[in-house]
Amino acid sequence: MIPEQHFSVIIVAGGKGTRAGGEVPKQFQSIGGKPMLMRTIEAFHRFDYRMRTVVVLPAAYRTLWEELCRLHRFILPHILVNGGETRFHSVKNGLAKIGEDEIVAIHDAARPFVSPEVIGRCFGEASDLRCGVIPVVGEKNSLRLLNGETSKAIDRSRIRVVQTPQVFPADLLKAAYQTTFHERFTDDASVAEESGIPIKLVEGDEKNIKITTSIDLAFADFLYGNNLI
Ligand SMILES: Nc1ccn([C@@H]2O[C@H](COP(=O)(O)OP(=O)(O)OP(=O)(O)O)[C@@H](O)[C@H]2O)c(=O)n1
Ligand SMILES: C[C@](O)(CO)[C@H](O)COP(=O)(O)O
Repeated sequence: MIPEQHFSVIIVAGGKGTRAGGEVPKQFQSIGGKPMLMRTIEAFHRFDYRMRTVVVLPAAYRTLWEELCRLHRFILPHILVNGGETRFHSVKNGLAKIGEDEIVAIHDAARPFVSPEVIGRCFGEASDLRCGVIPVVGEKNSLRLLNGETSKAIDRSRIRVVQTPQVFPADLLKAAYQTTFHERFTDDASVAEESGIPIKLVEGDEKNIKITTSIDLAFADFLYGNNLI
């Protein structure tokens, strides 16, 4: 699918990476010799080089990012925006750079292995339907629902694990993000559906992992080092 000029992505890289640890937040740490955030930006550029890219960064790490870009001769165009207190606030800051008539994807910098196929499926559906489109995968583990001291097995065939990119007509998402922050807003679909925006699920990808812990970082580096991704 060849997207129109008004397709944009906001890559949220404004987090602290507390669970991953390390000297700098995980999005600046290397996977296969290159900072994770560069790999994530490249994934969208590979899908379509005309994609307008907004990158949300912690204000305190702008200089580091600029140094890394020089060091790695990274020249893919992107607009920098300062991050906020939570992912919700970072997305909201990014949306300020997006026009009402665009179709916008929100993507975690922490998901560098997103494929062109997954990106294409999300944009493809969102441009036709006035709704949000999000990629999901099934759950491989058995699941239990806690109830005080007890727990009960639940039917995993009815569960879907949510990934990014999450794609929306920008006018709808910008309006949804005018709401007050709540902790239940763990992704963009949860914000959007609060405003009554329907959410369509499309097939995600097992490889589109979110790098959250130091184990995930080591695993990602191993996958690159062994040509497994
Ligand atoms: N204030 C924040 C918090 C998170 N994010 C981004 O949202 C994505 C998903 O968040 P997560 O993986 O939880 O990252 P962190 O918040 O950095 O991790 P932690 O909770 O371990 O500190 C990441 O790309 C992260 O950089 C962001 O842009 N702004
Ligand atoms: C947006 C997300 O990646 C979808 O799975 C996820 O909700 C982010 O959660 P986190 O708690 O910020 O890691």
